[in-house]
Amino acid sequence: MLIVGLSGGIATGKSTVSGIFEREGIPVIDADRIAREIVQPGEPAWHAIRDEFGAEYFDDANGGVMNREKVGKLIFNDAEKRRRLNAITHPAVRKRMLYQAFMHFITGASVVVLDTPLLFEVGYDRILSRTICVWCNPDQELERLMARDSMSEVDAKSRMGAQMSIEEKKKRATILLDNTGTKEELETQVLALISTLRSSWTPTVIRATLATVIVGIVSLALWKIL
Ligand SMILES: Nc1ncnc2c1ncn2[C@@H]1O[C@H](COP(=O)(O)OP(=O)(O)OP(=O)(O)O)[C@@H](O)[C@H]1O
Repeated sequence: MLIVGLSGGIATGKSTVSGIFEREGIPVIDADRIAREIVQPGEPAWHAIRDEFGAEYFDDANGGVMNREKVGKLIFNDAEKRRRLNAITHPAVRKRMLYQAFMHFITGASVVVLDTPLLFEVGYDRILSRTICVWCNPDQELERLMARDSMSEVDAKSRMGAQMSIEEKKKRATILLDNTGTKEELETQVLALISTLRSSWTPTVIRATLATVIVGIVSLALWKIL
């Protein structure tokens, strides 16, 4: 199974791209979605964060939902608390990503997309042979981020400044998707990429099927002879 990493800058179009992959029947493992799932009330990470930081970071009147904004503020300027939170959440996210990848493998997926904003920061690009960086110009990134999240220019610039530079991500990626044009232009690139990924895997699937058939025939013949 081919696992293709998908990353980019904040609001450069990762979700737009992963939506096209999903619509075309290619499973997407969404690290952001998983990061929200593992802190749902009752999950092991939810208990661990509650024990570590206290009940005041949870809305008990609302089923104990974690107050992400409050936790975000707590760790923003405190590297040690951020490290402790990451030590709880990162292994839980990795475990669920691996589980989802395994399930896609046993259900016969040939290509799976791993959508994670921290692909390069965490170093997944060292273990994945194909990595996508979806990029646009910084002024477009700022404009799209402000429009989508109704965010002030100052806040949007501060979020953009906290990430690895898009130039560095472009250098490390093996596939670039240019999102400086329209969404339709982006879609054309993604569809072309999907057909390349599928065709590059078709020969492998055929070889694997042939090998299985040959092994089956040889085993049957040996069984009859012996
Ligand atoms: N080519 C485009 N032209 C105009 N708007 C776009 C284009 N591509 C994406 N957008 C819009 O920009 C915003 C950000 O896109 P998207 O949510 O896909 O980015 P993202 O990289 O997943 O964001 P995040 O980093 O926050 O997860 C969305 O509102 C989306 O509709």
